[in-house]
Amino acid sequence: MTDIKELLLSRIRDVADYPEPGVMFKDITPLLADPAAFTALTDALAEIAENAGATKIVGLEARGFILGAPVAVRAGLGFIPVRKAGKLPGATLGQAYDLEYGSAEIEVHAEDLVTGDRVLIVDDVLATGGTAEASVQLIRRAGAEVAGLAVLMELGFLGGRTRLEPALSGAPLEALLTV
Ligand SMILES: O=P(O)(O)OC[C@H]1O[C@H](OP(=O)(O)OP(=O)(O)O)[C@H](O)[C@@H]1O
Ligand SMILES: Nc1ncnc2[nH]cnc12
Repeated sequence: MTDIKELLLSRIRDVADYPEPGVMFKDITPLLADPAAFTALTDALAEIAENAGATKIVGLEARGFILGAPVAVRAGLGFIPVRKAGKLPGATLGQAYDLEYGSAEIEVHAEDLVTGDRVLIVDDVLATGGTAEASVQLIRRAGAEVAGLAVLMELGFLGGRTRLEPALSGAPLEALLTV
């Protein structure tokens, strides 16, 4: 494993049975509290954005905001928040989905994404892929193109990649770590 991967992995805390029995929660707060690790993560995700030819970064509430916003600044791109339903004041597009521990609906301001945009989606964890799949659908419905999906960590045993790859239609799915 490379130095950066070891650094990132060492700053992710496993919390058993959170938020419900049977879930091994990947807590990124130790990583966020370490400026060297947070900077290395931001730089690695910004490089993915540049390689993908992205013109905008979409971050998925809430942890995708913490990672996506500095990536957008680092890459010199605009940041578009995809929020849980009911939080955005303007005209929205919405998409319902299921995740490892429940179900939810996400929304984006319809005017924030237009035809010609190439969007990199940024999040912390890819688990079942439900959140990411819903965001791909939202971005496409807005008329934009998905340039790729970049996550800190993929939980391979939950099959998110298999679920997402058809939806991504060849756009890259980059996970810095896979467990
Ligand atoms: O691949 P999936 O099964 O969809 O799960 C992954 C999603 O779950 C977590 O978000 P959560 O909805 O718990 O929200 P949070 O970021 O507000 O904690 C995580 O940050 C991803 O967005
Ligand atoms: N096991 C997990 N840890 C952290 N975030 C998650 N989102 C979905 N599953 C998760």
